[in-house]
Amino acid sequence: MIPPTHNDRVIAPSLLAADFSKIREETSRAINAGADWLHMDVMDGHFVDNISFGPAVIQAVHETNDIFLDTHLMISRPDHYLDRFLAAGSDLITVHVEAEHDVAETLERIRKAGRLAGLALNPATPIEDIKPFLDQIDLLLCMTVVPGFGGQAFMPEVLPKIEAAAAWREKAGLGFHIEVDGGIDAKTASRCYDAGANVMVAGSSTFKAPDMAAAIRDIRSA
Ligand SMILES: O=C(CO)[C@H](O)[C@H](O)COP(=O)(O)O
Ligand SMILES: [Fe+2]
Repeated sequence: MIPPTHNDRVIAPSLLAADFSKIREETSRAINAGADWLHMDVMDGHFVDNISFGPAVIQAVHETNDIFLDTHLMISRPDHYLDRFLAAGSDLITVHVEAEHDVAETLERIRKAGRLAGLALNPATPIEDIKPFLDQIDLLLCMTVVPGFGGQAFMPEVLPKIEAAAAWREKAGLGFHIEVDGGIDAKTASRCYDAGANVMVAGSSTFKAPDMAAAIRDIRSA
């Protein structure tokens, strides 16, 4: 498979919105519906006020199919747990700039392991905070909700940060993806594409849709 560039649209359903009593079937449902990546939300109950799942679930999904695993670590010490998420089979690991770690060092470790490195920022975090790391990332994740829970409303005030990041990317001749996560459906995706994002994480609007394939198609063509 040719890896996507930042000019390609990528749809990443979030497993957080799936039925956890049948993860294998839910993963297959997403793949058959046209998902490009599967977004894996890891929450530690400390960095965010919710607990989801850890490396064992990622490994189980990795061992049962080939889909690209986009792991979003909403945890306070990503450096401490990094090796376990690499061993579990994540293809891309995104860490938060607000977490307690040496950001440059964590990003370097992800790339050294031969995986893609992502850096996330919360809606309240100024975009300037990620500027020192731009040449070390394969993906920038602009959170479009306060992280912790699926099913929240999209925050349009994040759009100018996406525009700023896309402008910096252009000026520096870099190629990182810009991903958005939280409240994404066909309507909000359209605004994010216009701002310069290309990777759409969508939980509720895909897994909970009556027709998942149609939902993914609509987000792709928004
Ligand atoms: O990182 C996340 C929450 O912290 C999830 O990826 C996000 O909320 C997706 O869910 P939805 O599409 O339902 O908003
Ligand atoms: Fe996420």
